[in-house]
Amino acid sequence: MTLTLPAPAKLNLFLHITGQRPDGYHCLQTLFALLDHGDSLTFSPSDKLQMHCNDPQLPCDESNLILRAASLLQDHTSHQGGASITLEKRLPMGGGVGGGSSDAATALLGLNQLWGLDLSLETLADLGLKLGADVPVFVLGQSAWAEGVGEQITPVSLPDAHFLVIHPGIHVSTARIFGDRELTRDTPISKLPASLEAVLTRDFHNDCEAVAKRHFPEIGKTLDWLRQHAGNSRMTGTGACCFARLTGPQQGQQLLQQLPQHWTGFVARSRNTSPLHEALARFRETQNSGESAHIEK
Ligand SMILES: C[C@](O)(CO)[C@H](O)COP(=O)(O)OP(=O)(O)OC[C@H]1O[C@@H](n2ccc(N)nc2=O)[C@H](O)[C@@H]1O
Ligand SMILES: Nc1ncnc2c1ncn2[C@@H]1O[C@H](COP(=O)(O)OP(=O)(O)OP(=O)(O)O)[C@@H](O)[C@H]1O
Repeated sequence: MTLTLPAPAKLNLFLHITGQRPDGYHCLQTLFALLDHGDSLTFSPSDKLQMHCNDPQLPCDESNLILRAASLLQDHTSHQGGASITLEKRLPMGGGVGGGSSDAATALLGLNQLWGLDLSLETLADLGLKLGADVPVFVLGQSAWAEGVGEQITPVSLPDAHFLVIHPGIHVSTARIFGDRELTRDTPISKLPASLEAVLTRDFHNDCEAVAKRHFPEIGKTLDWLRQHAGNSRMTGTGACCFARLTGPQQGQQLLQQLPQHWTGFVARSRNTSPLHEALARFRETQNSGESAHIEK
């Protein structure tokens, strides 16, 4: 039996740094939009725990967040069985779209299903937080407003929107941006914005943008290009990806054709409910009705 599940990308529609804790972690406010574009993971039973990936740049050893998620689950439950996991990598790494965190969340939910563990989403989110600040939002599976160091999550309902996301071919280390002395850490606490239009105005911004642009001038060029071609632009997470809201998917496809060399991009739609949760719900429905749409025996 095999189970294939998506690992969607996220955008930080804005990212305010409001302080820093004594342990060095940053207090932030951010609005996460989950997208309908991402990686996918295929799970099948195996005696051993092992993974494969279509991207030779990504190590498939115990440093991979997928295998770290699997080990955490085994330790938490004393589950003895293994699994064979195949990752179809589409999201740029170190891109600020949360690819590694989303892969880890999909591994937690997929193995919970494959191994029949029946752990709650809250338990899986707590386990996920040990792997990274962005993992819980992917586990909980809803676009959300997040505070604290990213772990205080309130689901939100965002209007349907399309975005062009551009990766300028740079790998940004999150720790390097958060560790920069010039990072602005005193943005006043905001209330949840009233509308998506309000989020994309000057009142909301990404505090990491100025530092990331200084380290990587190509990010500034990407923001300028998007501003010229789509009218607004912002960086997601600690970069390197930048995005703009589109009038519709056709505008995005036209802009993708004009992208400068060495840049890649994708067009995606925001989703209030994660495609991961939708796929799992469909899988469970087919299981209950005895069909095998997502299970290949
Ligand atoms: C920038 C965001 O992507 C916004 O969603 C996240 O806050 C980062 O989430 P992430 O990639 O899962 O990051 P983690 O793997 O937890 O942390 C990487 C490093 O970023 C720094 N870090 C991260 C989150 C946070 N609130 N404050 C921090 O200072 C820490 O130095 C940490 O060692
Ligand atoms: N399955 C995985 N996919 C991607 N990166 C992984 C994975 N496992 C471990 N990593 C490591 O994590 C690093 C950051 O990956 P990721 O693509 O999640 O960055 P990001 O998009 O900037 O994340 P965020 O937005 O959460 O800061 C990679 O450079 C890689 O070394």
